[in-house]
Amino acid sequence: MPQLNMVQAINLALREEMARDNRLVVLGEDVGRDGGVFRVTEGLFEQFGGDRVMDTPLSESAIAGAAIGMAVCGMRPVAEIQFMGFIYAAFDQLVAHAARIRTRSRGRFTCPLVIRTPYGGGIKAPELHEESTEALFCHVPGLKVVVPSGPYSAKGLLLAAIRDPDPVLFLEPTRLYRLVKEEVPEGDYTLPLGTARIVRQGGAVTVVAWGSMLQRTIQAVEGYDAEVIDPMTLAPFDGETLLASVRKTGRLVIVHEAPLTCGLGAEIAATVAEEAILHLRGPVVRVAAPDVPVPLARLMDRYLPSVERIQAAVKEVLTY
Ligand SMILES: Cc1ncc(C[n+]2csc(CCOP(=O)(O)OP(=O)(O)O)c2C)c(N)n1
Repeated sequence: MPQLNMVQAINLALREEMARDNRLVVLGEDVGRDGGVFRVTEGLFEQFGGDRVMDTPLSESAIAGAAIGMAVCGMRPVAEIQFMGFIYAAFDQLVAHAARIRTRSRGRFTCPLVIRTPYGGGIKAPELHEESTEALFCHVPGLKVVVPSGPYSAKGLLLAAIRDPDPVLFLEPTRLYRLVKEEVPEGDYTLPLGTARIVRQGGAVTVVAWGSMLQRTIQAVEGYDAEVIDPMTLAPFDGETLLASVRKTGRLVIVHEAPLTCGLGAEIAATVAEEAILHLRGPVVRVAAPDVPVPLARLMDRYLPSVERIQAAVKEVLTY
């Protein structure tokens, strides 16, 4: 089984699925001859040609709008938005159209669209290149939001996202793109959307983290009796796996690199307050970025939750 990084795993998923399903097309800024800004689509243009791998104008709204039209008409578009910080120009298309085509048409039309975009901080790029605004999209009924945390999950989740009949926002943690290699099988496998993964079993505290925060969390809990959950799909969120764990451990820490206020951690904490508060030994603790715009590189280490901050939160809840 080949050892691949996340860029290679996503590329493999696209390549295999394009060969399997000729409805699949890829579009975005420089995804063709250049192979995309992070080279995720490298080689696809050469293999499948310009009718299936399309360079677009620099217009995120047009990319999303064209992809929605293709999806509604029976194609399987996978659109790349170059960085999550540029997705806001496509927000109207995703919220006002993609998310509600199924309900608007009372189920006569669906929108099997995937929007892929690099997201998250830690790559020392300027503003708008390190955003983590997943909660904006989790708030929109009709959109699914998926975040892989390594090469293996990236391939399996992307294949599931492409085959899903509804629109999926696929957030690729930029910091992980080339950081780790894992065994990634060639050929078909999918990981179900809406199902979390227990990455590490434990009995004293539940820690939820996704994307590039997962790796830091695993480092932070070393030596502690902590259960670590990787939701993999943020919307719809797998509440069952979370609640079962919290009912067992009685403690919860949520880690995300998005700002604290109205981040997904607030929703997770509210779910636990509603469904499992009597199992909690003490307050839920969130470890998140401060409520400021993503800073430039020099301050990034202070902005992103560090291993030390995550560990301090775990120690704190263990005192309850
Ligand atoms: C709205 C938006 N989308 C994407 C980007 C990322 N981006 C930066 S430079 C660039 C290519 C621009 O190409 P072109 O307009 O031909 O200018 P050139 O680089 O050739 O000067 C892209 C896509 C951006 N800065 N803003």
